[in-house]
Amino acid sequence: MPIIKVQGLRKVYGSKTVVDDVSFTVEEGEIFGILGPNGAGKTTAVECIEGLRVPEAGMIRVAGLDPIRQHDDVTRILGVQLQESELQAKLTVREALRLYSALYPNPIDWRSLVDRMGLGELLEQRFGKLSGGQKQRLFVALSLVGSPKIVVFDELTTALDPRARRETWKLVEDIRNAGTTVLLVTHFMEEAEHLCDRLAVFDRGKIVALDTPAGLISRSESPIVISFRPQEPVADNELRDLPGASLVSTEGARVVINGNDATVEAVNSLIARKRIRATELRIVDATLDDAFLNITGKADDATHGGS
Ligand SMILES: Nc1ncnc2c1ncn2[C@@H]1O[C@H](COP(=O)(O)OP(=O)(O)OP(=O)(O)O)[C@@H](O)[C@H]1O
Repeated sequence: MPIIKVQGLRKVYGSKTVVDDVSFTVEEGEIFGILGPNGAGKTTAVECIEGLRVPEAGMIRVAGLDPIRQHDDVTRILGVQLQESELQAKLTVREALRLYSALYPNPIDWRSLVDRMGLGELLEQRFGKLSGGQKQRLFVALSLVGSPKIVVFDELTTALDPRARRETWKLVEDIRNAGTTVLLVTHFMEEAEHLCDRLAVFDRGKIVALDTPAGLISRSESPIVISFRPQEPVADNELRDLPGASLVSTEGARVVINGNDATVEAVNSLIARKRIRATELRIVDATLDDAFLNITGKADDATHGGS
């Protein structure tokens, strides 16, 4: 049985439907990602799962519980790190951990989280003096104090530098390896690709794709990125007309084409036929970034009456 089940979820603000007939399930022990552009409805959907918003339609179950009618029970098994969390600046790390422990009926010993989250040196440090990465480590620890079955991280690493982001990824993996299910809302493709077992791609309130990161990339019509540096300019239309070419761009003097196997063949024959002197020819697999543009681009086309 899935640990989270969402069926036909709809949330409306005023006249705007911000979550529109969304359905998905999360299995126990998964890192499940919710990915999408700004305003796509990711946070709203997650807040419905947490029981913080009342949906207009749909059914949600968290470990079999209804987040609205059984809100207190859901709170006991769900650890939440909110998107914009703040604590009083004068509170120390130790005080924050003690305070949060007191809020739960069966907290784990917060001292066990101190080493796990690398907070040992920071116990007497005041919240206001912590760096962005240190604050996030504390928020992760606070979300785990109640010994949750599921944790929800919303934009956990947005404010972090690349090193702190990677350290936080390691924490998320450790949390899952310890048996906790993770629901992760993120903007970062690399983060989603690295961490998530499965991903739901949100766009304008709807799920436009749901798969493993590798599945999303391979389902894309352009799973290959071809790039080269021509010694003389190549006409744009010659590149755009290549079979399977979906995105063509020039980055400085480098031509970049997203396409498929047929595109690779066509690029090779174009170079030979036109005697283009091309250096630094590279053929690499597309990333989730490319797949995302492809998927959400298609949703744009559909909305605007394209193919
Ligand atoms: N309380 C509210 N009242 C009215 N509109 C809201 C409210 N909360 C969110 N919205 C609107 O609902 C839409 C979806 O917002 P939501 O925060 O769920 O998106 P998101 O995908 O999480 O975006 P982001 O990545 O920017 O956090 C946005 O247009 C937002 O302005």
